[in-house]
Amino acid sequence: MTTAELTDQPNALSNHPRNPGIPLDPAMFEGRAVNRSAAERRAATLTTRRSVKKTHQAAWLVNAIRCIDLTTLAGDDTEGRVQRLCAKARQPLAPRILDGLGIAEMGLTTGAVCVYPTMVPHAVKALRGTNIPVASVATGFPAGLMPLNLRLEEIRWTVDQGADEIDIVITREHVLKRDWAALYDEVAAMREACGQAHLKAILATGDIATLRNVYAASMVAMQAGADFIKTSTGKEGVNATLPVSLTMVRALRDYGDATGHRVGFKPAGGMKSAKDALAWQYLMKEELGNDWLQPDLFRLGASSMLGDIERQLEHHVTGRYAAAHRHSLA
Ligand SMILES: O=C[C@H](O)COP(=O)(O)O
Repeated sequence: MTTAELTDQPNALSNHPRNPGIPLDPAMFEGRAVNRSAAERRAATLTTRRSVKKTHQAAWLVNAIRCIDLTTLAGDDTEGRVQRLCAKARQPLAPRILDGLGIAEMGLTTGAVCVYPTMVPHAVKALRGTNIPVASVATGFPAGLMPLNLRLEEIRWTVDQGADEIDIVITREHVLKRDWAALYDEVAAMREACGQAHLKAILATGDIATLRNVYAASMVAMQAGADFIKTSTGKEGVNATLPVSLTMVRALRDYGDATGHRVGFKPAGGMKSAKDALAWQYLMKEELGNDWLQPDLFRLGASSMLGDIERQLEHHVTGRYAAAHRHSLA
């Protein structure tokens, strides 16, 4: 991938048909073992073996920006912070870097902005006139331990405020008890409450013990109609990892092969470096191909990755690193 190839790419959600879901089908995942050490070995090759030419690396980093869900999910979030985040989403790189890369005309933005429900109206206002979707967490994020009717109401309220995408959390207990019907019904009801808004199902993989559970929960969420499956809230002890991501991506591929429906993937939580942005893109390219390097099927959920990407791109353009204070926050 080169920076020239990037200029034709769309920023907004594309129009490929949504995953409509299918009836619950445990035969697609029951008895399916996942070999952890094989997954770890395969994941390790993504960071050690693969190398991309320097000029191409810049394009991969720009592509990562197109796919970032630029996130703030903090207890002290304010309208002002959300406005600053949205300004960064609209213009993720300083003009001197865009010029240096030759992509000033590209209209580069992040994939979305992701906030808490009460911040949605601020984000909607700050992003007016752009194609940048507003994503919101909901359903009692991050633990989800609220009565289902309140979680569904939270989704409807948030969509009503203008959210385009809803990042829901699943009930981890359903997975730990392997109660797949309960998990399916919950996600299907959430999908219905989302209406036109896209649903990203956060599996909180750090809480669900085994890769076998990760595979099964991925499959159930997709069967229930999730538009995306997402690793983590950013609040678990262990968040996005490559072996877990590999397991989810394989589930996604198997679901696509069996049904013909395309589902997106969003690793999230704890990813902070340009190196992380590259590793997850290599995973997508090698396992699923170029379609999954587009923001309609791939997002990087991160609150503090863009700063390092900007630093690396500035280095690419100027040959030196700027002091951290020269880059705006995020
Ligand atoms: O969905 C996105 C995550 O909450 C972001 O997590 P992070 O703050 O560790 O980047």
